[in-house]
Amino acid sequence: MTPQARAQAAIDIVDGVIAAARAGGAAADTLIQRYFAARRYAGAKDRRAVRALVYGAIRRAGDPPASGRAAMLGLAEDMPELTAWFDGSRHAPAPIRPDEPRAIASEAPAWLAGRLDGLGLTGRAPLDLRVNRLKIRREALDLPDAVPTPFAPDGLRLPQGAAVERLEAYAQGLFEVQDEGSQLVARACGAQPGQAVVDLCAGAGGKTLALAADMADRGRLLACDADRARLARLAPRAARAGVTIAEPRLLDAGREADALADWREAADLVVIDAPCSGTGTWRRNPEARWRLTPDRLARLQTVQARLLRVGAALVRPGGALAYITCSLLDEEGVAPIAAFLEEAPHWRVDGPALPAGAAHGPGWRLTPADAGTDGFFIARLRRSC
Ligand SMILES: C[S@@+](CC[C@H](N)C(=O)[O-])C[C@H]1O[C@@H](n2cnc3c(N)ncnc32)[C@H](O)[C@@H]1O
Repeated sequence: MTPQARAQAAIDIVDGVIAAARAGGAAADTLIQRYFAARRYAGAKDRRAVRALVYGAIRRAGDPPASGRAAMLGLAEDMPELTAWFDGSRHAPAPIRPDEPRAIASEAPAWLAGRLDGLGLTGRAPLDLRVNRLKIRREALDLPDAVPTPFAPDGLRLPQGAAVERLEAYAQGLFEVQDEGSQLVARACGAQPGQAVVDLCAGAGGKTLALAADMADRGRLLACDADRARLARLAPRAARAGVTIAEPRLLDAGREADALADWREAADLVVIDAPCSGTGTWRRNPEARWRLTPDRLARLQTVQARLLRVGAALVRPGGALAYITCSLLDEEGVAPIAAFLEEAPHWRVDGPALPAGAAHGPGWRLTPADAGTDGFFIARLRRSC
């Protein structure tokens, strides 16, 4: 493909990404794959170049641009060589007209203007692994180009794009792909060997497996989620990691307490890695900024408040609750915890202090800017005896 044809391809794909963001359709990665599946003539270099243009344009715009062309013209302000490719030649974008709309550069959508600036959410995220302490020590795992992460004791950082899931060490369960921030918040929950622990929003088990390693695979670890497909991915991951204590349980959203009646006041620790806007992961998933709306945020807050109540009812007297979100919006972190504490006099804030980031309201916050990790908020609460 010529550079001009690559620019036109990126325009077409970004048009699709904008439409999908509006309609709740497929993710940009999927759209890129589909585009090239129908164009087998494109080589690996073309795919890489088009992908870089698509993500460059998405990363630059906090709001969905008017069109793929406006997105690419916006990107051309940072990449002047792009302008020359709008030359109207065969497969090229049409020449640029004066007064054409260009996407405006911004870190966040206009309705969140100023709220998330300067937190480092538009950079590129590193590729981090968590070495599986149940099987090997970090020092003993020899992976090409890996360096220890600065804060998480089991973390390794690799060059972006390394195909780690093809390594034999992955098949042997010696590591999991997990952002350093996710490793740090999982550790800050304070799970101990032999405890009874509930991971209320386990998803595919990223933090469940980290909790199991902290528990030395001893005790009980109930892994719940309301999404059947996600939760189904836990069992093969646990088997690979040598985790035997994780017990999956599917919940019915809105009726979580019914399915958890046997765990009422029985857990030493409940972890709520709550569904959230994911603003802290925008580096990995920049198009998520185009999908978040005030309505969606309000719906998430309702679920977060309910899950806090559901989770708290499972904690034994003297036990702990860890509330985590990968959002940097206070209405998803500080606010639900403050509201919960106001209604629940028998609970108090109980740390944690992490080796990176900073105290934030009743909890702790990691941001890409201050910790180099994804953005997270964590609060740990303790129930009185
Ligand atoms: C932030 S993700 C969890 C990520 C996971 N803990 C990890 O470390 O990979 C939030 C999860 O909450 C789940 N969820 C949403 N509503 C729920 C509900 N009512 N009860 C339990 N889980 C729910 C979602 O399916 C999603 O997997």
